[in-house]
Amino acid sequence: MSQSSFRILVLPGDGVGPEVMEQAVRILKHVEAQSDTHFDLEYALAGGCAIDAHGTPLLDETMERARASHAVLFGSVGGPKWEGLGFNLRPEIAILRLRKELNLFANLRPATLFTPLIDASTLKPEVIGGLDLMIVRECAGGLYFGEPRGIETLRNGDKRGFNTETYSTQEIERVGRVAFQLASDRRNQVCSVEKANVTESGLVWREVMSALHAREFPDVTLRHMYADNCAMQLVRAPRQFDVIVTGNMFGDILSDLASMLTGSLGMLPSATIGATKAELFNPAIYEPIHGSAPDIAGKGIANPMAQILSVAMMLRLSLGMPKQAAQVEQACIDALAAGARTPDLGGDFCTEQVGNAILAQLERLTSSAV
Ligand SMILES: NC(=O)C1=CN([C@@H]2O[C@H](COP(=O)(O)OP(=O)(O)OC[C@H]3O[C@@H](n4cnc5c(N)ncnc54)[C@H](O)[C@@H]3O)[C@@H](O)[C@H]2O)C=CC1
Ligand SMILES: CC(C)CC(=O)C(=O)O
Ligand SMILES: [Mg+2]
Repeated sequence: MSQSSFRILVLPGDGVGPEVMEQAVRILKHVEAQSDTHFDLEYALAGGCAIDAHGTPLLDETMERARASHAVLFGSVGGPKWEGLGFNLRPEIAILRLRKELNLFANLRPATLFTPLIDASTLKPEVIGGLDLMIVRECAGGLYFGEPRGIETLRNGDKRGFNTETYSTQEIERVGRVAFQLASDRRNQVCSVEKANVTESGLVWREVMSALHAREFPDVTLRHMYADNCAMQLVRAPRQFDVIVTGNMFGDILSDLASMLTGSLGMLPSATIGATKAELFNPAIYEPIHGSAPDIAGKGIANPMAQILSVAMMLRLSLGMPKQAAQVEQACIDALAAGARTPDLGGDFCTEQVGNAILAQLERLTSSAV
């Protein structure tokens, strides 16, 4: 049997990014050692560290390397050191550009409560037990990209900052299809979230989702919800949701909120894809939903689970290794059950110790599987 080889671009980024990435790469190397697969890991700078080294958050050369990869494993970028730079010199441009130029428009953010963390959730066990929802966040358009945008100085000297939320039929349909197709393999329910009561972009979003549903996915249940109500419902009764599909900013905010239902922001991985079929969305980006966490960076206490679970999503969605993906996820659950928790989950493990615990569980699982 010939050995498969996958080219993976690793972009650890800033702050806690490199700390959690180190643990994720250990897990990836274990998977490689246990399978007939070679991972060709290439590293590059992205974000603030790239600004420091090259004067730009993402070199064109790095963009080219991303295009030539099977998948991009991304950490996180940004931090106070780079605040106040010009608009195109913000570290965050690195991830925005990667998503946009790789034509990746759907950011899948699964909020799954692992049973050992039932006490770590902000909600009561009877409300949260068994939570398994998927947020599909449109990530190539909306308020983060819409034109016109800018800052202008008014005649009286005041400043005015402005952004635009635009969504076209095509942009809504392509992310809507991802959501409906995901729901078909889950509990068959999509909740589409916008503010159609106050924004035109929300109104179009609602109309297009309804038409897409009627035309292509009549067997999936669709309901519409305003974003403010959705935030409340996520805290009141989160298990009512299967797949939530929403625009760029609402998806960003609602997924950070949903992460706390699972115990911590450090628990939520994500996959940023451009279609539902693996062969169509390579190269996709796999990244935790959290940022560079400047308040804890350098302390060695960041939770590496979201980054490691992003590796599991990469194995499943881009590399065709669902068995190994499930083993990595199970190893995380088993490590949590054995008490491996960083401070965000109420524990006293450091990042590396959590990595050790997951690796030990993975070794146990993979040796018993042969
Ligand atoms: N994809 C990316 O690269 C993202 C980058 N950012 C950037 O990150 C920087 C910091 O942004 P914040 O608003 O502070 O958001 P953040 O997500 O970095 O942190 C928010 C809070 O969660 C905690 N936290 C985050 N990840 C954690 C982990 N793995 N383990 C334990 N605790 C964790 C932090 O310590 C902090 O208290 C900013 O420059 C922001 O633009 C923010 C979100 C996504
Ligand atoms: C560009 C990022 C900083 C936006 C964000 O918060 C995210 O993608 O989760
Ligand atoms: Mg965010």
